Amino acid sequence: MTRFLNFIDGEFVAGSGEAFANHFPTTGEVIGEVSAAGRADVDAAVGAAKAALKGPWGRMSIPERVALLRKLADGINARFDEFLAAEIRDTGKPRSIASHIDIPRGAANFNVFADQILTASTETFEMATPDGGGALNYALRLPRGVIAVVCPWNLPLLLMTWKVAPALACGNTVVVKPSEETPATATLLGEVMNAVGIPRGVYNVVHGMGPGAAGEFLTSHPDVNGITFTGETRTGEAIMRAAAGGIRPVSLELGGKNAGIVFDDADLEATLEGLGRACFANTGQVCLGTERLYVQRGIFDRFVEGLAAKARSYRFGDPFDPATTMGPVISAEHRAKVLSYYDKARAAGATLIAGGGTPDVAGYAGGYWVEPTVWTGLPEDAAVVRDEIFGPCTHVTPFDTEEEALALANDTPYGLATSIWTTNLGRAHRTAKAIEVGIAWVNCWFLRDLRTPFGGSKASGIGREGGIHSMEFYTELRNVCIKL
Ligand SMILES: NC(=O)C1=CN([C@@H]2O[C@H](COP(=O)(O)OP(=O)(O)OC[C@H]3O[C@@H](n4cnc5c(N)ncnc54)[C@H](O)[C@@H]3O)[C@@H](O)[C@H]2O)C=CC1
Ligand SMILES: O=C(O)/C=C/C=C(\O)C(=O)O
Repeated sequence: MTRFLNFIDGEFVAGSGEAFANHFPTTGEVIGEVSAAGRADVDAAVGAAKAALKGPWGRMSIPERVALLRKLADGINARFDEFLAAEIRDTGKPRSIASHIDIPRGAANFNVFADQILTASTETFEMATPDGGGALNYALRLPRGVIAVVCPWNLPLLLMTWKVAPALACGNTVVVKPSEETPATATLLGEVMNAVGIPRGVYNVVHGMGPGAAGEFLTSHPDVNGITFTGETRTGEAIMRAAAGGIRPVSLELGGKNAGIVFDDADLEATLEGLGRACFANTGQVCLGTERLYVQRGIFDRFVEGLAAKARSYRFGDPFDPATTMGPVISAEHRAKVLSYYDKARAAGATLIAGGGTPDVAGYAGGYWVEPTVWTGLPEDAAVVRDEIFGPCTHVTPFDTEEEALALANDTPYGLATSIWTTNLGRAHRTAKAIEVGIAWVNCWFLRDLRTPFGGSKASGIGREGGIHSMEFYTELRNVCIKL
């Protein structure tokens, strides 16, 4: 049984909080014990992070930090199989996903932000002064200080390093609070930090729950200078309230109820391939996933039939087996939530096209399985059409006109992402501009250039990360005005 310790000031330490079990979602078995950080441990982690700003890390030049970031990427790649196994055991996600997305992106994030900090510029302005002389203004890009990084469980290493890498590139120190469901890769990264020579206190990990525990102790800590969070919208609200004390900046990437829009001129095969992934990949546990589809009436029946075939094509089982294409959901609690929506769909009179229940997976009866599911026939105010479910399921509604599709897609408090499918260029531009989201994909889904602004509008978040936008969040700009 693995014991996951906190990582504070360069050392692995047991926390004073109550330890809790770590489950393998594929079997439901307890495979580890997580040592939770108490308030004193969080104080120690934040204290170490604060002290490290004044140590060798704080004095390092950008090229020296960049060299260390590249070593971190190499360090993850050198232990690729260990990271892969750790992520698979925590999440149950298939090897085919974790080895192509989670772990490579976990390493790549360090290289991407190493490149970014080398080219992150600031502005300068010359001005005239009343005495006939002049002055020169230029901005310094300085670290904010100690950054709290609060992470979810769906893409643990990928989303954690997406925040840690730019924070370190900009010269900050971090205290990471991984999801209580997925402690493994953040802990393992502590070993890599030590191995490549990241000074102690620069990267810290505290384990535990959110409210009244490590998450809240960290986000309300007065010595934390900025908070970055990915997760549920209600948690984002709680974190914003905590950040208000002391006026700390937040970057929040929150929930979504993303709409896909399919016009009748779309390439149907490519659309089904893309939206099949958008609906079901990672067992639907991707904030960018598509849980509402609006399909033009002329191709509605063919589309629904094709999507149902995609839903039925998944193979459940051992996540280490390369043939497995769908894993369980993260926990028994989350499965109960997803299945409660399957019940609500039934009660509301949905037409069930595929799935709708739990599969029998031979040899893995204790796993948290749910079937990929497609419904039609519900009104737009049905819970299944309005709420973020975060499962492998989607509801498909027909539409007639572009205006109608946009009105339906925009009728939600959320505004994270969309995936629009059409071969009409004018329509692609028009809909991408009119839909109220942070990320509009056209004829693709989850195609990621890490230099682009990434984040949500409306209740899906505040701020953008990625490329220069991460540099803006993780640095404080100071204007210097020199009288010449
Ligand atoms: N990427 C996303 O958009 C994600 C969305 N979700 C959605 O959220 C639902 C709940 O899943 P959870 O794991 O409970 O998400 P969550 O948003 O509650 O938890 C995410 C992280 O925030 C921490 N946290 C929770 N409450 C906190 C607080 N008051 N202060 C500081 N930290 C806090 C948690 O410990 C965890 O590390 C899911 O059913 C799903 O719908 C879940 C995971 C990722
Ligand atoms: O940065 C990415 O490429 C992926 C982001 C995915 C999420 O933020 C999520 O699912 O929560």
